[in-house]
Amino acid sequence: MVAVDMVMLLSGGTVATLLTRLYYNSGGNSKWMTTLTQSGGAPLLAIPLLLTPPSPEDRRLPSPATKLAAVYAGIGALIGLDNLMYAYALQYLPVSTFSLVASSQLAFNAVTSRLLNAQRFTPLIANSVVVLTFAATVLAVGSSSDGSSSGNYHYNYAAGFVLTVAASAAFALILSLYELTFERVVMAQTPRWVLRVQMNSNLVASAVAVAGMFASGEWRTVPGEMAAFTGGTARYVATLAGTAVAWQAALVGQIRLVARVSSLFANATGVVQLPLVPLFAVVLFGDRMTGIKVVAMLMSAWGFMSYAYQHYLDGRRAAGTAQAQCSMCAAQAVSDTVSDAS
Ligand SMILES: Nc1nc2[nH]cnc2c(=O)[nH]1
Repeated sequence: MVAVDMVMLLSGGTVATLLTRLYYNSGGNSKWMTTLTQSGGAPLLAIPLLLTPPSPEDRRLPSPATKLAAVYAGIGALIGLDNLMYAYALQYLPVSTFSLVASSQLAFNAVTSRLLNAQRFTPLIANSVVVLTFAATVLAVGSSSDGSSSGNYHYNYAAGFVLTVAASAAFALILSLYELTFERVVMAQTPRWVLRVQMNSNLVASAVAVAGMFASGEWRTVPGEMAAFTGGTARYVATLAGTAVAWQAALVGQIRLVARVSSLFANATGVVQLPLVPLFAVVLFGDRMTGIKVVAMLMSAWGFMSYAYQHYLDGRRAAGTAQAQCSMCAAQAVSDTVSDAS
């Protein structure tokens, strides 16, 4: 199941980022629209929620409704802010530089999961954080001159850098807060609770995006943008709808990984996506393939396998402990039966 979540996160996130780039490349320019696509697919989560049979843990309300509502509102507002910064960052920086700076979210997550989630650091996990960060760095340094995403766009490096760092810190905090929510507020990690928490927090984030679109007056530019979009209105709608669906698929995978494993693991999987995006851009947008990109991908696979191996070791240790406890219980039960009978 963890493998399924990882595939959803990597494929959904890659498709969403490529579609966002297609939106900007085809004449799209609305930052609030890009912000909205990151959370706007949330109502679709009602479908898997209705189709997933409830377990006993799903029927109880683990905390007062007001506390749950406050958690959704807090995390949702933070997601809305992160999505806006992410939207600006994706437009202000070339993909390669963006990848470099965005990989810092794993380092931020190392801090937030230590402070908020009591994450244990082993040599394999430390190796994974360092290698994954380097993989994105290599990619960024190596492909900064390949013109991957330039077009005729004027980058805004200073603002792009600050916004990417801020978004990376915010995203690390969001994942750690999700983990804390499952442990302390919801006190369950069932598929339905994961969907509920994701849907409600993303609905709040969508409200932030819609409010921003109206407050900024950007909504007035949408009809013109739609008419001028390369390929016309139908392609405009399909691009944005596809982006919204892909983001939610990625987030289902990512938040399930937070619930099942940890926020740091979910973030490490997400960071593997950074070198994947340029690879697909080679096929889809005709970007150049370079040796550096291959090295970055191999490093990213290595960093990730290091983390996955630690996860495997932890799983084996947990199974061993459970088995030892079972044998002790069984021995105790036999001895109780014998002493009762005598
Ligand atoms: N900052 C940030 N925001 C996101 N929203 C969805 N994925 C991400 C991510 O990896 N980083």
